[in-house]
Amino acid sequence: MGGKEENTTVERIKIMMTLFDDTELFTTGNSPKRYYDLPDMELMQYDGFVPKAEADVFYEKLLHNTPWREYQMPMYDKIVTAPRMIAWYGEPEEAGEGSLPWTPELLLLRKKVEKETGLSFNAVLLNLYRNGSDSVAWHSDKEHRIGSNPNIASVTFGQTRPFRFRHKTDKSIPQVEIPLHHGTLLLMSGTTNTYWEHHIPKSAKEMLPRINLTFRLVKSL
Ligand SMILES: O=C(O)CCC(=O)C(=O)O
Ligand SMILES: [Fe+2]
Repeated sequence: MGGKEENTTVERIKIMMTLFDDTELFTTGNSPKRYYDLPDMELMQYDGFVPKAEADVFYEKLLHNTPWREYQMPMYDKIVTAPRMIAWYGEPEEAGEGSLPWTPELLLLRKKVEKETGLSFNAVLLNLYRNGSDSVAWHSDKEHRIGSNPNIASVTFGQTRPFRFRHKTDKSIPQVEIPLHHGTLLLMSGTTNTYWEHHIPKSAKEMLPRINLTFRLVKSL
């Protein structure tokens, strides 16, 4: 490739980046925090919420020290094994008898999330996507114990995967795709989970493990 062409490519990338910044269709502001301005949605994304060096440590510890388990879920008229592994932490009175006790790392992360969001959480669901074949189907987080309009704070470590949203009733609203990176915080609040579903698609590309934590406030039954 000649120098001129290379320059052209660099220029094109620069222009694309500028365009991308200027035409952030759904977001406002230049800080690492983005607030999406979409109907029935309150969504805040904070890339680099956990700085890389710290995120690397969380990733390694969570990947290797979590008692990951498979679980069965209903799919149409069958019971199938979910295409990912999970772990559920919280106090048994609130999160149920089967919940695991908080670990120092998870408490540290919970504190950090609570400080950033000004919200309280008492349980966390960990998901492990082992490779591109793991996924989560379209759903909203409407576990009855959370109540309607739950605040859910999601933190991601490892492989970046696209997180998609679609409006449940107004199909004229385009789907939204947000890449969730190593260390990104995504806060879903207001009516987000009442009106929108979310989903992590499978990918044919080779992918490293991804860990996602969703901090939740559950109430005892
Ligand atoms: O992996 C994610 O980013 C989301 C997981 C999720 O939607 C859930 O656990 O309810
Ligand atoms: Fe979810």
